Amino acid sequence: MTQTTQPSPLFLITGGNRGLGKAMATALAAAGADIILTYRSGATEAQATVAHITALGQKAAALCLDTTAHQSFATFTGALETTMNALGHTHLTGLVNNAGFGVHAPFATTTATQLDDLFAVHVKGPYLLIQALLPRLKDGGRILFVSSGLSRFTSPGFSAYGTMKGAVDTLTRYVAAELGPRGISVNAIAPGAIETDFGGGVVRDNAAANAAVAQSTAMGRAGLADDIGGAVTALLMSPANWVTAQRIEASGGQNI
Ligand SMILES: NC(=O)c1ccc[n+]([C@@H]2O[C@H](COP(=O)([O-])OP(=O)(O)OC[C@H]3O[C@@H](n4cnc5c(N)ncnc54)[C@H](O)[C@@H]3O)[C@@H](O)[C@H]2O)c1
Ligand SMILES: O=C(O)[C@H](O)[C@@H](O)[C@H](O)[C@H](O)CO
Repeated sequence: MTQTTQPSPLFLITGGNRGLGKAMATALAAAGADIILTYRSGATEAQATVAHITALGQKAAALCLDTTAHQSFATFTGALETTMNALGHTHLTGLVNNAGFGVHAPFATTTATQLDDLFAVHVKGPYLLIQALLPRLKDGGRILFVSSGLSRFTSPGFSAYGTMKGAVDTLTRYVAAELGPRGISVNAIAPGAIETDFGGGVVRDNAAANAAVAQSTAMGRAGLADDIGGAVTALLMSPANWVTAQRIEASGGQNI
């Protein structure tokens, strides 16, 4: 009897050089996926992640991309196609829209520029990037947005950021509705407060903020990047794609 080996799935993860994106990339690779990650300026971190994934026995590459620079998406998709072919792939199995940053400022003093910048990275960039990648995404594939606990509960100072993540939840349902006929499932993972560089490391490096999160979380601690890597792997490596249009919270039970 001849044995046929299934080709590895291929995922594109934006902002995969550090933090949650890096944890998702390494967890997916450990579960048998090939990875193309994007970075904006962290080329050295990105190459270290690529080397780590290669050592796990999977194929990986890193490409530079500012996910807010939509004028560059046509050039990016050309470079992506060349990279996919070099890794032995013709299509992406999935895309994870992870790149992003937060703004912590009172509602009364949040500026128009801060609103524009948050909209660009959390909503407009992913919206147009998915459009650009539609021909390269395989039927039956996956799209994952990254939402936040802050689209369910409020925390003063996050009015602009939390509102953008609320828009991400809505966009998730619309993209799911329109790509469903191609068998593509579209969901949003919503992490609670996680110890990464996010916000200058506010959850990781600020003992008072960290203790406040732990106290308000069922699991009794702040989240770690690997908690999200595991949740994303469970979702994206499952053979079933019937879960779609969902906001799936991975917060350890924060503010429940
Ligand atoms: N850390 C948390 O507590 C937390 C909680 C919920 C959701 N999130 C979300 O998770 C995602 C990842 O955050 P993180 O905690 O890993 O933060 P991080 O700051 O460690 O990493 C963010 C990544 O996004 C990239 N990025 C930011 N702006 C970009 C742009 N314009 N173009 C390309 N890349 C860009 C950065 O280069 C970096 O690689 C974000 O969408 C964030 O909103 C984080
Ligand atoms: O949920 C998010 O998207 C944010 O990263 C928050 O987790 C904040 O970092 C935290 O609330 C600060 O205390």
